[in-house]
Amino acid sequence: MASGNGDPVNYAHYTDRLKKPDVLSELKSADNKFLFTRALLAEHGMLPTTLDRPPDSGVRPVTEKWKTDFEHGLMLSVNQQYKEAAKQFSRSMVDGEPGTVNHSLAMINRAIVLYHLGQFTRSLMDVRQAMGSKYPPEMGHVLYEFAGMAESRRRRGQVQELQVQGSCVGLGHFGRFGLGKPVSQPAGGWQKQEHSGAFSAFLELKSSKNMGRGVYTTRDINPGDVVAIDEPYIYGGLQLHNSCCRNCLKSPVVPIPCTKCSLVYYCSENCLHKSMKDGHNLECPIIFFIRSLPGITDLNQLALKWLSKELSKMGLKKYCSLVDTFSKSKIDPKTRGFNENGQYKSDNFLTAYSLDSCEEEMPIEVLFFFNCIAAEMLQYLMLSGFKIEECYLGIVGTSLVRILSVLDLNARKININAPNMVSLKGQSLQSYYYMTFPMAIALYPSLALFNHSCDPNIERSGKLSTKTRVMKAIQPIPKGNQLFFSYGRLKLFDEMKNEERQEICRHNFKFECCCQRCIENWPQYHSIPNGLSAINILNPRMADTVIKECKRFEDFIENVGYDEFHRHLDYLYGFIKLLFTNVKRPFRLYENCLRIIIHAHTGLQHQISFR
Ligand SMILES: C[S@@+](CC[C@H](N)C(=O)[O-])C[C@H]1O[C@@H](n2cnc3c(N)ncnc32)[C@H](O)[C@@H]1O
Repeated sequence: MASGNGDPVNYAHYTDRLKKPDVLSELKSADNKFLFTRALLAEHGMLPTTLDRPPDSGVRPVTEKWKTDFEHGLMLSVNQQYKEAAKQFSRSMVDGEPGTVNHSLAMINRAIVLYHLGQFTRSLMDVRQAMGSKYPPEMGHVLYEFAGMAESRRRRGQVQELQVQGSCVGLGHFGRFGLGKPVSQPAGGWQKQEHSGAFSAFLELKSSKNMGRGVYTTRDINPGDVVAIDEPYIYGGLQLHNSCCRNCLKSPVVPIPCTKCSLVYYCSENCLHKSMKDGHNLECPIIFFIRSLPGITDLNQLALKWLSKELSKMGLKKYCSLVDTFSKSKIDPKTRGFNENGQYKSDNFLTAYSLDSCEEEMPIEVLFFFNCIAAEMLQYLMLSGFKIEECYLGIVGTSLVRILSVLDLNARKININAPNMVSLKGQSLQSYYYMTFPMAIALYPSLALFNHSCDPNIERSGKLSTKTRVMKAIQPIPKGNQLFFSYGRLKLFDEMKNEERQEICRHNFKFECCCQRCIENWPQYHSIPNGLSAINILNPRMADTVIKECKRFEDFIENVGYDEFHRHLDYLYGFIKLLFTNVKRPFRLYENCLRIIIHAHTGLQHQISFR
């Protein structure tokens, strides 16, 4: 089975050994389920008893001397005193024995300052050596990206300063992609949210039998209109790309490791201190152990980060009182997250906590699995010195199970664009082929209210790498209709057969998709008859105009390069609107126009095929 994120999970991890999950369904309250699971794990000696790390745990011993030299080097490089910084990193290379992580961290930082000094060949030598030594594997992609930059500079023989944004290097990848309209104003003004996001004022929540809550519009929406802006309530870098800042998700060239756990990184001292205050002090001693728990480690770590943040902010008693009151309340699911003035409070703990979690419909094996994870996590937390009185154990444990389930269903990956180092046209630096890969995982409380469709009418817009999600309409949405985005990868979705899409929704997202495309069994993209011969005009009076515009669109596809599409968004919005009202779907030119709009919104540069 897969989690809501699509990653495979062995939910039988505990069941195989304990064979008891069925008992859970006989227990009424969530507290009892958790306490039963915890007792069962204890009885079988499966609860952790110590925080001793195995001797070969790979965590580097940080000697005082190494730390002082290394931190001094970082400070010098932040102040752009690159020559001194290079010397300092050379010293800390000596302090950290060759072949150790310390040594390779110092080496890569020396490579960076050498790069700034224009000494690309020496810089590359350091990078290559770091690649061959114990550089943290989860940060390996940073090395490769950096090596590509150094290599291209060396070839060009240019000594140019990089654009430095604070302590982060901006490669300027994203600056090239303009958007159709500025995103500062949604059509119709904002429906105010407490400072973390905003919905358009003309959106409302309604329930339907087959999809539960969903977001509907109370007026016509045009393609290109901004419909919602959201910030994540909680987010964390993926372990695989651990080098992004734990606090702000920037990708620093000089990542500063947490000096206690050495397992998370920051872009600045500021972020390090902020993260400590936001709960890293609680997770720091146990994060190493949480990484070895079964399931999706990124989700487990995010759940711990979320719990640690709330416990640090509110303290145990207030936290327990809040989640306990929530679990006993009979509040209408449609109004959860809204205050008495009808504002959606997306930066509020209970809003995120009360998102759909499908706990009731969850297979008992999965529920048991989450209870086991929660029991192990809390045990680690208590071993680290965090006191949870017996009377609070059930409440905290149950809340952690809910957090895990909410994240499992609603957390989304944040992707970044990165240049694939293969040049498409000879050596031209302008012709890099852009790829997108996941870098972090985040929970967006407002976006979690939108349902899925395999024919979405809204889509994310703007830079992939920013945490802020700006959602724009990609098709006209008449008054009274529901807004949908695609939970899966769109390009693949419209190329799949009905059954394949259904299987993905069932398997990854745990629901039977009831969108129009599925219900009406639309053909796959490639089977939709091509071109004007297949046109089915709804309004005969418009036939001449539609045919003329379709021909113009065919010329547009022939003559405009895919990296130019974003400059023609207004034309594309107009064309899709014309087809929306006058042509029966599915119609190939409509689907093509939709594809172009999506790609122009997201700035993705991979080839779009129209054949
Ligand atoms: C992120 S939530 C969306 C909001 C949710 N409907 C609510 O009531 O809060 C995802 C859940 O909505 C439902 N859902 C979303 N899209 C659906 C679709 N196309 N068909 C059926 N159910 C859908 C499923 O229950 C899914 O687990």
